[in-house]
Amino acid sequence: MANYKKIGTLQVEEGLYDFLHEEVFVNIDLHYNKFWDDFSDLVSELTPINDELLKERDQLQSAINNWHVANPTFSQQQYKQFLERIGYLEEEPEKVKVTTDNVDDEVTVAGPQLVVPVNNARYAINAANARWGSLYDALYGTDVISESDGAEIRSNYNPIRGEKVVAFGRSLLDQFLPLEKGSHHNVTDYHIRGEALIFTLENGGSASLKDPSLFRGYLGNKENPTSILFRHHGLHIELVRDEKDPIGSRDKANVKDIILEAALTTIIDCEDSVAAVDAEDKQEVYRNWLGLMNGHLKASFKKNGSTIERHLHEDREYIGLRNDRFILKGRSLLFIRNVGHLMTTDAILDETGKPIYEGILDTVVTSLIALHSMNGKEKYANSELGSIYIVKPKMHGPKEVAFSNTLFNRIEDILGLTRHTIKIGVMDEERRTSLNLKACIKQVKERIVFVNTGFLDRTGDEIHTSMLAGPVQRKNDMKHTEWIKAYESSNVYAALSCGFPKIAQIGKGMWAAPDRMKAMLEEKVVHPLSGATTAWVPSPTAAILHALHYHQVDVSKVQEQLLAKTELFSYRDELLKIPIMTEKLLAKESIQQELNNNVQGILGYVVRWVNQGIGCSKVLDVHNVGLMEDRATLRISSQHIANWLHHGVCTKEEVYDTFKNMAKVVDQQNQLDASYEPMANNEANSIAFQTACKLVFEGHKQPNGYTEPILHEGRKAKKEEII
Ligand SMILES: CC(=O)SCCNC(=O)CCNC(=O)[C@H](O)C(C)(C)COP(=O)(O)OP(=O)(O)OC[C@H]1O[C@@H](n2cnc3c(N)ncnc32)[C@H](O)[C@@H]1OP(=O)(O)O
Ligand SMILES: O=CC(=O)O
Ligand SMILES: [Mg+2]
Repeated sequence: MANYKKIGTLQVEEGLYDFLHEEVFVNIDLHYNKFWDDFSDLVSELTPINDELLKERDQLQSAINNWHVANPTFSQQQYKQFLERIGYLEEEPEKVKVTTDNVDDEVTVAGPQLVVPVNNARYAINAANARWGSLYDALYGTDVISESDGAEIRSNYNPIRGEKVVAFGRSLLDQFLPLEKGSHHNVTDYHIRGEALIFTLENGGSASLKDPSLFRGYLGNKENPTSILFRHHGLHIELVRDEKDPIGSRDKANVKDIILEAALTTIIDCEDSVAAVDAEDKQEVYRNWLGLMNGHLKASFKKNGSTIERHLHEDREYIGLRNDRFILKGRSLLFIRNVGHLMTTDAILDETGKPIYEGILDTVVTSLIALHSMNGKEKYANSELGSIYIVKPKMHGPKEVAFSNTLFNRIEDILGLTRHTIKIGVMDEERRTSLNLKACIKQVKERIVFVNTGFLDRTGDEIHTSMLAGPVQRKNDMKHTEWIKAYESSNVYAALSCGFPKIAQIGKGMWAAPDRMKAMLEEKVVHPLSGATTAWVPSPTAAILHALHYHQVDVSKVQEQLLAKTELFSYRDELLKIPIMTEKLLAKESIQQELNNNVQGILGYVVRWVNQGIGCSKVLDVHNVGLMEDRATLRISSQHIANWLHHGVCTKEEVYDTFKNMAKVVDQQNQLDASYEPMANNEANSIAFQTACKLVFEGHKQPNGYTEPILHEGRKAKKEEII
């Protein structure tokens, strides 16, 4: 049982209260008595509005369910008219122009966006530091470089693989930083003459850059620079030279690495990659965010036999072309993703003794903590321009976005911040938001800094919303359906038509296969090609490799072309095409294969969530490919089976048997984890197993198909069992 401190009309869990008073209300210009009074008022005022918004979600969903039952013969036109009638489809505003100011450069330059669970300090610091990363390491350690012809990854350095890496790197330099004659493959030395960089070539000749303005600075001396800095498409590339280094000494120009500016922005996640179910967990979440904001976060861990102390990287200093010194930020610009409007938390109880909305708590506390990066007393400032960046997920339609805007306004008043200091990233990941996107943007046009296609949640919502329309397509076929193509395009078009270029990011979704980097390099270029200025990656290595796409594609040019041909037309009709299975009957084996795949993912993810409190995992699929699983991918898998069950594509017994069979597989996959508790043969007592089943068997009843309520219940029960 949690213990609470009464303060005003609120009751605050003691640990959280002490954390706020001892660690947060220090070094900031805010009196806590007034803060608590204001916070109590905020909760009283906004709770009923939040309640109403959730009620409206449920009402719309039941109206849609009833309509499908009453209209078994589907007419697209009637469906659309019905959605307009119930207010699900709102009138599209004519003209919306975003006017957000004090937006940091990292937001306006096109580049990768990394996401990391906030409660993993080791990863979170790594993510903040992933602004810069080694291209050679990213190539050497991944499948981008093939292991053929003696180039396999070994326990010690493989020089054949190393040569392939260097050759790959030099070919990239030829693409991004071409010489007026010759190739980077033949460069043996570098000198600086005046403001120009001169490349010595193998044949004894010399060359300069085709576009000399790309050369920006150096380190060392002009005759023998140890670092050479370029900027291309707004992103930096640094050649690092060292004749004594094992790699540098082998290289004909003593280049030991190519460092790329990679994760310009990082989303520190309190939401779908995190399992935080009570005040104790929320404290950990907020403490790490505090450490990132005041710059003091540290992590100590053992790796390859040695102890590593990880902390935030310093800024980087270079010599400019006129011998001036300049600094580049050493860390990514951090956004914080709060939870959505759905869940409540008993970390704080309101005047009636009820848990308050977690989304409200997150916005209040994460903004409060961000003051530590703005007080001028710490070594690092997250935003050079004094902005706070919050990502708000899972909002359904303009009214919910307007509610977030009200919440942000109220918090700015409580914290004494200028209006619109708190920026918002709007996840376009619920169907009602995609369909009314311009109206959503309008609600936050003075503070919006991104829209992002969270296609994973969006797929879950697609399935849940049309649960009664019929059996949906197989999960992997969903990627090729009409609605999803329309969704990806309409998101870019809506943002462009609202004036996003040079003000706000147009973002694309996660690459959810962290080990398939070759495939990512081949495929994820579609994001900048579509006019998006950023896209999510799961790891620093992926950020480095995805950065290459922003060198390949000049996104600002793509956006200009798209804008020139707009007539920005409406995609609503395509967006409303429900992804119903086209086959009349699927073969038994195909159904079983689909169930195996989904159930394996569900169990593999849920068992760590419930038993270990891990909110994001790499889980093997049926083809043994490690996939990033989080709550959004869980929403898809659980809703998918719930849908097939509802329409009799499979039976409850078949699904339950699949759960039992897959439990054995997942146990096997985790056998090296000493803290793992097997599920097979213990199904009835395994809270994890029961939670996973419940997500499916009670899936159609879950609010918008969300997994949070059942996951939280399971994790809380497990925590009690452990105590
Ligand atoms: C739909 C959505 O909402 S998507 C958003 C939510 N998803 C995410 O946030 C994904 C974040 N990514 C992750 O959590 C992880 O990459 C996983 C779980 C997918 C894979 O994790 P692992 O199996 O541990 O990765 P792997 O063993 O390949 O690599 C581990 C190394 O990479 C680093 N790493 C991996 N992911 C990240 C990350 N997101 N940020 C920073 N560092 C990371 C780790 O710090 C570790 O390096 P270290 O040993 O020097 O500390
Ligand atoms: O949050 C991202 C998503 O795809 O969902
Ligand atoms: Mg999401």
